[in-house]
Amino acid sequence: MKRLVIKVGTAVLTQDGQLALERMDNLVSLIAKLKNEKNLEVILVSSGAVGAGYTSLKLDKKIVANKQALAAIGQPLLLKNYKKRFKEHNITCAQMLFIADDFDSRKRTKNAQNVMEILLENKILPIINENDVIATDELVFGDNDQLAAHVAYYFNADMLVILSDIDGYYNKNPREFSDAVLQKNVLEISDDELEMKHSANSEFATGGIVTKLKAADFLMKRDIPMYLSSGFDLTNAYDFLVDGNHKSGTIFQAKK
Ligand SMILES: Nc1ncnc2c1ncn2[C@@H]1O[C@H](COP(=O)(O)OP(=O)(O)O)[C@@H](O)[C@H]1O
Ligand SMILES: N[C@@H](CCC(=O)OP(=O)(O)O)C(=O)O
Repeated sequence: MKRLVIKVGTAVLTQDGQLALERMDNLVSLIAKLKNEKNLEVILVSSGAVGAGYTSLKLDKKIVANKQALAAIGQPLLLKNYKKRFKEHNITCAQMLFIADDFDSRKRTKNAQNVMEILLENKILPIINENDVIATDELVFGDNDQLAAHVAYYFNADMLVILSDIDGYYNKNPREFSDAVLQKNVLEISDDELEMKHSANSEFATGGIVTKLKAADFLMKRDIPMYLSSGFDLTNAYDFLVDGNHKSGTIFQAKK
């Protein structure tokens, strides 16, 4: 494995209306280890701009334009925090902002690919987010999981790692069912699983996991594995990514 995309969500990066800086520290240490010791190329897809903006200005988050304004305030705050921490590991950060449309344009994709190669050749850490100010749909659906899948595909990554508020994919929602079982390996995703969000009743409970399943499905069809693990406790991610031990967390990988 050479090139890895790591995606971290808002739930991991924020807590009680503040940035969860200890969790950010832990994430930064993991990425620094992967880059500096394992010699991997890492691309970070980070949510958290809206949450970071809200620490400075309490706008009503139910209004989409307010969320976009919060993202405009929060994105540089987020980057400031990453930059400070990565500097301690001698890692320089770069920022790249995309909307889904960008990957529909060959020219824009090619431009971004050229820049990405230059950054990675120079051992820079690209930090990617949606360009929330113009990405209305993405903001409403909170869909950085699929952005991360596109990033993994278009920038030729060997794997996407999603660090979430859940430690893997279960056979049913673990917040509702105490007997839910974590699935360590998923070889295929059914249409029913991908359709879950269309059921109004389950939208709230499963919305979060469905975007991850869609990201996994997109990548499985393109032969790129995805690993879903906890962003709160990085033990399983360390075991797998640093030591090569798949003790827990879910690997989505299509049958060959
Ligand atoms: N089968 C399932 N396996 C795991 N999580 C599930 C499942 N069904 C529903 N969920 C819910 O999806 C959530 C993960 O999505 P989300 O909160 O959006 O994560 P993030 O903020 O990391 O992007 C879990 O915390 C859980 O409440
Ligand atoms: N782009 C937005 C977040 C959108 C998002 O997808 O959040 P999440 O579902 O937690 O990954 C932001 O940076 O606040």
